[in-house]
Amino acid sequence: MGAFLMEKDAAALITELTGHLFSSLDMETALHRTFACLARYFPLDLIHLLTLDLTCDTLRYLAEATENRGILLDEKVQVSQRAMADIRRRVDAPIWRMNRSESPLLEEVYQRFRSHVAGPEIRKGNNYSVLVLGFGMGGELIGAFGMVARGKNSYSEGHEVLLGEIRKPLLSGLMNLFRHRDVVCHNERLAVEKQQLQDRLGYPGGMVGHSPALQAVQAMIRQVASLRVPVLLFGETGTGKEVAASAIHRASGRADGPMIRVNCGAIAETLLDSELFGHEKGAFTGAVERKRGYFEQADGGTLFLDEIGELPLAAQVKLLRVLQDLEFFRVGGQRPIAVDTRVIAATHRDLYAMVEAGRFREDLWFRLNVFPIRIPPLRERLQDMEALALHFIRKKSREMNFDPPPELSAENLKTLLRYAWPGNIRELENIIERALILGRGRVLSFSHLGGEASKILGRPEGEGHDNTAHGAISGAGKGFSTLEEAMGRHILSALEACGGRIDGPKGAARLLAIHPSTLRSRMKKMGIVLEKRAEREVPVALPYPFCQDDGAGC
Ligand SMILES: Nc1ncnc2c1ncn2[C@@H]1O[C@H](COP(=O)(O)OP(=O)(O)OP(=O)(O)O)[C@@H](O)[C@H]1O
Repeated sequence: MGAFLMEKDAAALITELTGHLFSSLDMETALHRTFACLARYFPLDLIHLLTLDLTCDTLRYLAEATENRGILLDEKVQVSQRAMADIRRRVDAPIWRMNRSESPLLEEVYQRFRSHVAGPEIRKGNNYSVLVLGFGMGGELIGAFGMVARGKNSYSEGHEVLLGEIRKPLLSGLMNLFRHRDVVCHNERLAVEKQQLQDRLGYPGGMVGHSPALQAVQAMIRQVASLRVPVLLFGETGTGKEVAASAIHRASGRADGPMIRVNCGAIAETLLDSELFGHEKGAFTGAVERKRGYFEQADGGTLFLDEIGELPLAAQVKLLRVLQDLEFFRVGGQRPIAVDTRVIAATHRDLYAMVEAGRFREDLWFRLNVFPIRIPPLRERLQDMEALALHFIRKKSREMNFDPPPELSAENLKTLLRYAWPGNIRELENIIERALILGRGRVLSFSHLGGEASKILGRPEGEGHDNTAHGAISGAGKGFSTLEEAMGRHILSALEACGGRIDGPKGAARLLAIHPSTLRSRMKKMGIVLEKRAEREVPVALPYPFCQDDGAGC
């Protein structure tokens, strides 16, 4: 290439190149246009852009382009220390022209380069020439722009000089693309952090879902949030009563105050008074110090009394008094304590039936029932299924470091929609976590639910959703399962819903209304075992054919 031609070429190319490089902020689009421009001056099959992290021997392939298209890769690749040392040595000579086969470094870099547009031959074939422009900052090489062409010695000294001529405008265009990409990545990171914070704080934007049933709940929450009246949340286990209580607290003027959660079923009866109302020093043996009870701890905030139906009758009397007088005595105390505590109670039981059976005080029920909110079961708000499933897939994948999270396929969603969800949203959360573990965060399979779901809901695939639990048992005909099989499935669902817990107020035995030892012996008989995975028990190993293993495990 003669000197005159080169000068003319360089001037024309610079004008053209800057137009193309700055024509789009999308790296892939700008690179594709740049390819078209460079291809008129250089032999060219591929251009690519990569950055280097010399501290951890990593290359990041950012983007590539051929004559057909440009593509954003953003793939991290580890290379050998030897290759990195070689790269380091080249800081002073930023343009390299060579045949790929002549350099073990290039061999390694291109072998690891999974080109998406140029095809696999770029990885294997060594009959290629490359012309690379390295760029640095503060004496460190931080990246490289590479041109690749088929055949040996495709690039001449003239090409090398021409690349040197356009170096400055090329680099300023590339830096522009880098900066834009940085801003985009930064925004993405912020969005993820925001989501994580929201998850940790408990959905400040509201509860996940947009079904009419959930919207009605949210409307009631907004109506009552700012008032001090007690709220009674009722609904099946796992429907989100605690989530609703947090939403009320956050939407109230007490959001900056504490929210104290008490599981009324988990406190020993003898300790209830002291736990709720506190005690004075010396009030009883072991009361070595004065202690503030939950009512006091929640002063200026909210006291969430979960499982209120489990509160013994004696404690119910005292609770009623606090709700009426807004003051109480510590155990062993002489003076009344006044607090500004808002009470939200929750139950999965039919409290009125308990009143009729004499197990819950009617006067307390009236007091709590001033503003009841029913949290609907999941099967009554199937419109929320997709949003909830995606929410849990993202949340659990983050917790388990599955990046990117697997997709929720249309088939997955169909299976989830056909299941009856006795354990509601908690069960959905557990089942998604389990599917992620079994699929190692790559694929999701709910096939074991599929077998169950179609039988439980008793309708062929493709028919509309039956939104009642009772409708669930109606259909049958062919493939009717035995009572033993149905029991096995039911036990499994209960265990799933309770995260593998058997005992206690949140255990499967309580859910199924049987003694824990009876549940254990049934499980043993049916071959259902619990395995410890990711710090929790997961029910596995079903004895029946309904456990269809699709390769992802059962
Ligand atoms: N609308 C929602 N959006 C996101 N997650 C939810 C929602 N509702 C419930 N969850 C999740 O489902 C699980 C069960 O919710 P929660 O503990 O509030 O249910 P509950 O009705 O209080 O259950 P229980 O009666 O057993 O105490 C929790 O992990 C919660 O975060």
